[in-house]
Amino acid sequence: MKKQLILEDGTVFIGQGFGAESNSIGEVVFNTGMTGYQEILSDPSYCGQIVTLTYPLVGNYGINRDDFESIAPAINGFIVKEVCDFPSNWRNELSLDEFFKQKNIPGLAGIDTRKLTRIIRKYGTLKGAICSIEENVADVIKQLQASVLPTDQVQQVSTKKAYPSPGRGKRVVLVDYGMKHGILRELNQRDCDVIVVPYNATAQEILSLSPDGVMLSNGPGDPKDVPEAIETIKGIIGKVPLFGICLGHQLFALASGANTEKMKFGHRGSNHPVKDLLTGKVSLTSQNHGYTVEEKSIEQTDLEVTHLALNDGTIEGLQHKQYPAFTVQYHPEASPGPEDANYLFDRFMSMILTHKEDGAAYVKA
Ligand SMILES: NC(=O)CC[C@H](N)C(=O)O
Repeated sequence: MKKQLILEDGTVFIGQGFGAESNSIGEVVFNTGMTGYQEILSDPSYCGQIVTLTYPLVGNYGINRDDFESIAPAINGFIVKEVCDFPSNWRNELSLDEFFKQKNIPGLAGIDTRKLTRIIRKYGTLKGAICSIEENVADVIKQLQASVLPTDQVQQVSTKKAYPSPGRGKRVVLVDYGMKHGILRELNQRDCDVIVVPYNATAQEILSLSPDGVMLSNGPGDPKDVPEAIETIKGIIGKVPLFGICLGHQLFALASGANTEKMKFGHRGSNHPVKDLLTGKVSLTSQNHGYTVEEKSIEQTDLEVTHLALNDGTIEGLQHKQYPAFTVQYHPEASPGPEDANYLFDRFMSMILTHKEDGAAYVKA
């Protein structure tokens, strides 16, 4: 089945469809990771986006039971150079084609994904459509140019109801903006008694669960589209130790009076070097974000920069000057990618312990 990718700038790629036969529209973004396609396609932070991978052969170890980062993928499409029809691995259960048919998501193979990536790098992320070869290109371009990107992705992927993931250790309330399961796994590995709450839980609802710490998850879209989450975080800062990842980091920055802005084409991949300014150590990190905290907006806040991206100097980590609260723009839970930054979960646990011993001052503040 021949299908085409049409970009809003008029570029057309013709390839072979796989997965669902449906047409779809979305912001086209690229990920440079060489492994971990199952975690990428099931990461809720890609909600509504069409994801392309720069690595040329995808699907060769199939889809397995273990590597999902969410129950159902939220992407609008998946574009690869070559898709593997006969995966081979002891964990393999489905091919990408079978999986995307089940999930009703269109895939496109056989196009030059490196050329597509160079276009995105040059012009910035673009809206695109995966559609049948029969569609009229000029009509689709008009439709793309008139289309508006969604703003309700967090609402779409967040849990509707709070639920527990019990443990006998410290109680952590995990706010789900579109959480990757890896975050929950890391907390559970540290014996945490986790309660996952929806994105719009209020500060009062969260504090009434008597948390020892609050974790703000990753999630899709523009952080400014979730003002209720910003209000909630304002009500938590200083009351309980806080750790945020990716969208959680951006929301924490906004709640602290900083600003966020859209990047040209973002950071998506598994080998982004980040320097921890507190230890001088460089970690290779897993990343997936299209927004960033604006550097000059930090001056007007009580925040300080703790981590920097070595590729482009953008902010990768923040901490509060008075309160036990820190956040990172990248993914210490990896899934996929290197686990260099895993120590940040331990930093969060020690922050909780220190705060418990000597925390009264924070609570009163
Ligand atoms: N992975 C994330 O949490 C991404 C955060 C935000 N949606 C961005 O694109 O910047």
